[in-house]
Amino acid sequence: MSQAVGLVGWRGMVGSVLMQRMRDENDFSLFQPVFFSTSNAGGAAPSWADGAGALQDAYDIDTLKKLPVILTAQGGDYTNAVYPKLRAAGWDGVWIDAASSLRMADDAIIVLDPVNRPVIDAALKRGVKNFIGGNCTVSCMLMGMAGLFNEDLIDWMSSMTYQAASGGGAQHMRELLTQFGTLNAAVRPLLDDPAAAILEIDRGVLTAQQDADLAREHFGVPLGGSLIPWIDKDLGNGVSREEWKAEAETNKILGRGPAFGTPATPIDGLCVRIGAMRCHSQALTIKLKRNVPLDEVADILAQGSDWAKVVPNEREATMQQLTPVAVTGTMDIPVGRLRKMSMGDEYLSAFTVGDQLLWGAAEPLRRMLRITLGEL
Ligand SMILES: NC(=O)C1=CN([C@@H]2O[C@H](COP(=O)(O)OP(=O)(O)OC[C@H]3O[C@@H](n4cnc5c(N)ncnc54)[C@H](OP(=O)(O)O)[C@@H]3O)[C@@H](O)[C@H]2O)C=CC1
Ligand SMILES: N[C@@H](CC(=O)OP(=O)(O)O)C(=O)O
Repeated sequence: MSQAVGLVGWRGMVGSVLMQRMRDENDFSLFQPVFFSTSNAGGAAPSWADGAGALQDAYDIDTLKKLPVILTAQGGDYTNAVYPKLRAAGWDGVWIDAASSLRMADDAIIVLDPVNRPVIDAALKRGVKNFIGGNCTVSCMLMGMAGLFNEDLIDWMSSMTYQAASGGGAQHMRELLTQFGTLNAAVRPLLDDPAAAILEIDRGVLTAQQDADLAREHFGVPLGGSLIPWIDKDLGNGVSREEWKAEAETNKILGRGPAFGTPATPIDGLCVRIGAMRCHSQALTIKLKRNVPLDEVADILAQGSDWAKVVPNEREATMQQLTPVAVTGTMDIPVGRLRKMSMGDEYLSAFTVGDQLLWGAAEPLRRMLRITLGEL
């Protein structure tokens, strides 16, 4: 009889992508799923899960306690409410989580096994039980840049992000599309008239964007036809929490920094929300530790992970392969715009794109579950 695994948050946006990947990879043949719900205990398990019992109450500590492994994509509020009670009740199982709540805890590992498998294996050996998925921007960046980090070639890095609406959640994606629809409708007759003046169309769009009735409950401001150069909380020192994660999480994932007795790699930049659907993109400025020829950089990146794909730094290849539309729904992490910058031979530019619901959220958790079950 295979091990039981509790699944919480399986019907949310991250959870749905996770369930699909697990079905695609036949992961459900490896364990007995027990599905939980915060809203519908006693309801039916998903129709595709043959033989799974009724939904269990995701707040019932006694039921959760019986499971050797729990995987949750329910969110940080759920983790904060349930996880401490579960441990306080003596639960000694493995907790695999998409939320950021426990990421920086001393007894938690941030999982991205194609990049930090040795860190994960060492943690499992010493009995660590908490394995948390990384921030989507950080995970997607590392999946692309793993080669240069592995070769210890990065002196410092600046990352300027272009983050999709999905990072905020399903409601944010809907709001973005609603905004686009409203803007289009506002100028539709003018768009249909080839003789209409473009500045009149532009004025019409701005009027609709500035209209207090434009849907903005989730983003707070218009995103359609605009951008928002702030993501997550204000840390009060000019840095957004999303920006802070870049250096903090990257170094923790790689097992670097004072906590590991090594210097941390400085990483900083600005995080910007744009009107893409579910792929995060980032423009990177990298100060290399030495002058590495560009063809060597490309080889190192291509070998860094099975999913990193180097895109030639040419117009057509870039336009076809290095965009959110090209990458959405795929496991590929293309890396392109590789060139030396005018500041000197040790300064490298790069641009990378990743599906923030796949490598940015679901995939590292799915793989950690397999590692826990001894199947990866
Ligand atoms: N969005 C992202 O890009 C990323 C998110 N994460 C983490 O994952 C967590 C979950 O995020 P996300 O998946 O976007 O959250 P969702 O809001 O899509 O889902 C969270 C929960 O909401 C409940 N829910 C209520 N109404 C619905 C509905 N109509 N459809 C589906 N679920 C519903 C479900 O719980 P129930 O079945 O119990 O009612 C579900 O598990 C985040 O809080 C974050 O911590 C991590 C990385 C990236
Ligand atoms: N903050 C990310 C999404 C996310 O959920 O991040 P985290 O898992 O670090 O809270 C974004 O908005 O794009």
